[in-house]
Amino acid sequence: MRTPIIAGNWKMHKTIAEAVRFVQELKAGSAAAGVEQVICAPFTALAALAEALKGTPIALGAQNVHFEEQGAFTGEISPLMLKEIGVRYVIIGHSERRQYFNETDETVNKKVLAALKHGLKPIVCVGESLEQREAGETAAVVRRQTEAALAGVDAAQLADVVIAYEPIWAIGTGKSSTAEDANETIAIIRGAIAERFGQAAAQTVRIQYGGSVKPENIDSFMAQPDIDGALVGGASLTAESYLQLVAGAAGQRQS
Ligand SMILES: O=C[C@H](O)COP(=O)(O)O
Repeated sequence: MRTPIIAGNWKMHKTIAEAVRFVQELKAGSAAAGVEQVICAPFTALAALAEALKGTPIALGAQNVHFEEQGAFTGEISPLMLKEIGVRYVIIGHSERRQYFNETDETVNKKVLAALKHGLKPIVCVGESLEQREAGETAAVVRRQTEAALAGVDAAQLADVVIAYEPIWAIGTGKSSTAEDANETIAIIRGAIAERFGQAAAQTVRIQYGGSVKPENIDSFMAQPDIDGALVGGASLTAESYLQLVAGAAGQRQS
C-alpha cells in the first residue's frame, strides 16, 4: 500500500518569523499518523525551518532547484545547497514555474535527474491548462509531461519520485477538479509510468492531486483509489488548516 503524502506548497508566502510561528502553532496541535507530511517553503525560510521542524514528523521541501551543482547561474540554488540545509523534497515543474519562469519539459527532466542524483525526492508537477482540457488534450498533455520528466530515471530512482497532478485551471481558483475526474487522469499518468517501468513499479509510485484542495474536500480525493495525497497551496498556510488536511488524509486511509 502506498503511504499518502500531504505536501504544503507555501509558494511566495511567509517570512522566516512567520514560518517559525507556523511550526510553533503546529506543535500545539496533534499530528496524524500514517501520512507522510512535507512543507515546501521559500528558500529564505528553509534553514530556520530545518531547525524548527526537528522532532516533528514533517519533512522539509523546496519549491525549485537548479540542475547544476554550482556555476555562474545568478539567482539560482543548487541541489547541494538544499541538501546541506536538510531539504528532502523539492517541487519541480510547478505550472507557475512553467508559465512565468520558462520552465520546459527539458529543464524539468534535468532538474529531476539532478535532484535524484543528490538524494532529493522530486515532486514533479504535471497538468493541463483549461484550453487544453476543453480541446480534449488532457491525457496527451499529462502523458507527455510525465514521460519527459522521467526520461533517464532508472527503476530504483523511481521509488523516490512523487508526481503531483495539478490541472492549471484548478490552482488557486477555488474550482477543484471532481475527485472522479482527478482519479481518471491520475490513472492515465500511472499508465504512462507502467508503460515505461512496468505495472508493479507504477503501482508503488505516489501520485498526488493538487488544485484548490481544502480540509472540506480532502476526504473525497483521498477516497479515490489512484490518489495518494495532495499538493496544497492556499490551505497549507495556516497550521490549523494544514493539520486538518493531514487528519483528513489519515482518516480516509484508516477507515
Ligand atoms: O502547489 C499547489 C497548487 O498549485 C495548488 O494551489 P492551491 O491549493 O492554492 O489551489
